[in-house]
Amino acid sequence: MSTDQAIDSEYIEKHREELDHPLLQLFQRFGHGHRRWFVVGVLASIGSRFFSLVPPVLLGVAIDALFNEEAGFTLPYVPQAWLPTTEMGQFWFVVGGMAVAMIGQAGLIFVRSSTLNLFSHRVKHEARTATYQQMQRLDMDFFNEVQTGELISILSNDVNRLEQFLDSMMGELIQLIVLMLGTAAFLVALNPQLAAVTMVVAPLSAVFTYWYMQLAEERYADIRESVGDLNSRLENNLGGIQVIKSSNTEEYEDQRVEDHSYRYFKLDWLALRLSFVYRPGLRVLTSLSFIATFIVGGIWIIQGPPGPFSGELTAGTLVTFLLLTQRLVNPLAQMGNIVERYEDAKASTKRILGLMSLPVRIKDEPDAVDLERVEGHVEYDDVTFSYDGDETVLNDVDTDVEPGETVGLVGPTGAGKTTIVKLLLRLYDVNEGSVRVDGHDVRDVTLSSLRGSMGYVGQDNFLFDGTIAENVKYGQFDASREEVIRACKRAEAHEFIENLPEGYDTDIGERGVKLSGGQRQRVAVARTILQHPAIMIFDEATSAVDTETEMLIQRSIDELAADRTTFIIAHRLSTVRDADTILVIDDGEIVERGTHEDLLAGDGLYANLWRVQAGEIEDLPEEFVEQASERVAQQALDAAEDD
Ligand SMILES: Nc1ncnc2c1ncn2[C@@H]1O[C@H](COP(=O)(O)OP(=O)(O)OP(=O)(O)O)[C@@H](O)[C@H]1O
Repeated sequence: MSTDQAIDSEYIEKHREELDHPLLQLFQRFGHGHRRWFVVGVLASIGSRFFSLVPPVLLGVAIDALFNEEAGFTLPYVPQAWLPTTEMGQFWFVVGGMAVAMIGQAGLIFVRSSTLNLFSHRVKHEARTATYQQMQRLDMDFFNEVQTGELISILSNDVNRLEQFLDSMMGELIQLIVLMLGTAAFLVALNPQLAAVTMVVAPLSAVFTYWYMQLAEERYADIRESVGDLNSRLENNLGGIQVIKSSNTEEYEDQRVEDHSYRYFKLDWLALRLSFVYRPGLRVLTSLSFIATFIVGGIWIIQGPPGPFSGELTAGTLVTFLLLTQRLVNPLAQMGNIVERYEDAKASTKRILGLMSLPVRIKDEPDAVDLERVEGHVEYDDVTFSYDGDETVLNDVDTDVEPGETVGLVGPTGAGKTTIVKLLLRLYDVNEGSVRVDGHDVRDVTLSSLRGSMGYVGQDNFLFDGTIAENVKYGQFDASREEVIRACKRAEAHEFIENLPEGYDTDIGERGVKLSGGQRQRVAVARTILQHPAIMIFDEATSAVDTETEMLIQRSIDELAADRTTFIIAHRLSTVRDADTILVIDDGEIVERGTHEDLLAGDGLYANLWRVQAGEIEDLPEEFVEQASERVAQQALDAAEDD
């Protein structure tokens, strides 16, 4: 599949469907280093099953040779010279043989369980961590497309499904295969003709199982997808609980969750119904095998060999046959369960591997160099960009920012201001042109050195569950308490932190919910200060706070901007008034540039925006008002389309 194609839901789905032999790929990828445990487990399985077959065979021989005295004392695959010749010797040989087989079986079951479980737990652990690591590196396109709930569903539900299969079912599957092959070998050695009768149902069972697997595969893929959808819905609703309450939409959301849950129930039920046919069907087939063996064997003993059969059949051999056949019935009926879990695990593995093998486009080039001692010279050279390959979001953006310069980015909403800085952070790659830092194209330097040289403070900054100090230190884990305090003082955050019950050690709750928006913002600024970035980016950093807090944050921004390259995106033009250069962006293009005074004198878009904010609405030209209302109408349309 082409790696230039946009990573949208369709691409991800197709990519997933094209995966061949997912479980085999999974083992090759994650099981390789632990193969020895797998091999020991399989050998122990074979051994334990072999031992389990010994008692019925010995019992049959004892009935014929010792109790009925109908046949000689012989054992399949054992040289006659090794067997005792006296009756009591043979009796104790049978007793001893059964005891050894039973103890041996117990020991090997222990070895089998420990090794196969060790193998499966290691595979599961590696699959989970590797999936997370890959997920973290995927391009932003992917996160725009896939919902968080869906990703959590892969990391937890799908990995757990895999665990269920690996833990129990894989061991049982191996045992079942060993049991069937071992039993078949014994039966053929005892009486090949009767063995043919017993095993005539094997091909029928295989066809029946194949039919089931074909139908089940699709159903399990749908089930796993519906679990992902349900999780996304739940995650969305929990995240938006405040909006749901304040919009009074509980009933609407009840219904949406119920719909998703019902879809999951229906798909699950469809798959179950199929297994309700398969499981008893398999049991009927294996019971038929038992009955056929009993009828043919019974007639053979009472009236001599029926129809095409020839030779002798003793009661002991028939008992062994029936015991071994009976032993196959339960495990074979269990096959239904195994196949079900297998299909389920296959669907989960496809989702895990589908994600693992998605291409990562934003990554270090093989010859990427580290950006060192960054001065902060930033150039946009005729940059054109679109998110999904369709609509151009930035068109011919061209600017040169000297080290230490402060640049304000202003313009109507949706004009492309944030996109400009996203390209600098290389969250996306340009379609045309280039973005350079200190003369290096951002695509030619390592991502860690590029992003490490920049500090980003957005409108709503994510804080992690933990203390204030931990949050400020995030990314600079070795910083001392003094450094943390110094950064907080510069971010105008020290005073409010000191007033909290436990100061810097106050727990701020999930996403920092125990702090106000302005407080969270100042903690985020402190975190960025501690990183000593050469380039700072403030993206609407003061838009969500009151005027007093804005003034405080503004003071810290001004101080930080004094000795480094700084980009400030702002709707409130007073925030960028003192910037060295202001770039006015409209519809993806730089339409004006200059200082505040230059732009006012130019009497263009900036001057009109300034008048709006100064409340001089009557002085606005008619053309500007018309464009503004068109933009607002377009936004409403876009929002409606998104819904
Ligand atoms: N991840 C995305 N995928 C697709 N389109 C996007 C994405 N992010 C933004 N856009 C679109 O790109 C355009 C520019 O968005 P951008 O966020 O850069 O504007 P902005 O000037 O920063 O707006 P605002 O002032 O409202 O923050 C908008 O039309 C927006 O809908």
